[in-house]
Amino acid sequence: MGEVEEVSGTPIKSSKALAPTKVTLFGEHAVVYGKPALVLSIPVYVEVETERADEFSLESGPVSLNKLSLIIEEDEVRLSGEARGEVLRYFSYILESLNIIGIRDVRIRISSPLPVGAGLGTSAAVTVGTIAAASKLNDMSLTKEKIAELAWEVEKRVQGRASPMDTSASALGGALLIRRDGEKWIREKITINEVPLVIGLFKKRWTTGELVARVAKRLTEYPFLNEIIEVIGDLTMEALNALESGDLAKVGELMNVNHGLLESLGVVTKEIAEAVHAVRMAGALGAKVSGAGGGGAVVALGDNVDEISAAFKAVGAERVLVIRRLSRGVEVR
Ligand SMILES: Nc1ncnc2c1ncn2[C@@H]1O[C@H](COP(=O)(O)OP(=O)(O)OP(=O)(O)O)[C@@H](O)[C@H]1O
Ligand SMILES: C[C@@](O)(CCO)CC(=O)[O-]
Ligand SMILES: [Mg+2]
Repeated sequence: MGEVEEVSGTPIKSSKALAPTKVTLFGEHAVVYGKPALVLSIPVYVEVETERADEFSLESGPVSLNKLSLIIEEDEVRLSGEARGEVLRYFSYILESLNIIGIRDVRIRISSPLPVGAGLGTSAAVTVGTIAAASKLNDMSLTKEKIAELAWEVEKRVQGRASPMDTSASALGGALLIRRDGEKWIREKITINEVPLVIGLFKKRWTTGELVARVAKRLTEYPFLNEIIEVIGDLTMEALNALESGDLAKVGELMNVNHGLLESLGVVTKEIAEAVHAVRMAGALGAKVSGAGGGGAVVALGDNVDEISAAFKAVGAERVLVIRRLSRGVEVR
């Protein structure tokens, strides 16, 4: 009789995930209250590398993450160190989520082409990328849906309340309609023709958590403003029809209306308002803030890329991105 051989593969030493960011065409903030939103996953990737290690460590180019230490007490994971508060909060919850799936000591290295906080779902991309890379390192094959779900839990805990929009876009890719049907969230992949987009980046002055709280406060103070939330949902569905039938002029017009409503919710800064008007004057079919606001990204719809880019730069955009295609969601190597 032959020996029973135990066959085990060589453990993986390191893994890498490329997690895309997103641009919100319609419906941010209202989506937190279950209304429909339209989000595009864009091929601007946060790269997360994980490596087996004896202890936890985290490096990220643009942020100072010195002298971090990981504290695990009765399954509660905390990080202490010198990094900016919110970065620590994200990673404490990311680590808690990794701890639940049995991952502890890991070296994490992040490189991002975007500023920390950009209105383009950098928080979701960092979270999705870290969970995807670390799970691969531990030879776990999580589905993209599971990665999206774990990452959404992290966003909810950091922001106080959060929709699954950004984490779904980063994990699943493509163009998504996100909406709630009763208690159930629906993530519907939609097929759209090419939409010519130009994005201007400005400094994001508040975190998404602060902006979501600001909107919640306004809605409590003035409950009739809930109608704005309803209207954003309605215009998102109208915009979906326009997108599917290729009526870009109508899409642009609805982007402008959506921007006005976000302004009335108190999330648009003077710098962003000026940028939106500048690109409209330069011939964009429509323009609005993308993401939580408080600075961040302005998305403009239009083929006249040179004029729109010049208008963004003239009003002080730190960067201009031209988007021609969508991403296919998180990739692990
Ligand atoms: N390069 C990075 N390294 C480490 N953490 C990052 C990096 N980029 C983003 N983050 C995390 O994301 C947080 C910023 O998230 P925030 O939600 O405010 O911006 P955003 O996701 O780009 O915008 P929005 O939510 O409006 O789309 C940071 O505080 C940090 O925790
Ligand atoms: C403002 C918001 O709608 C989008 C942030 O990108 C928050 C969320 O959906 O969790
Ligand atoms: Mg975010």
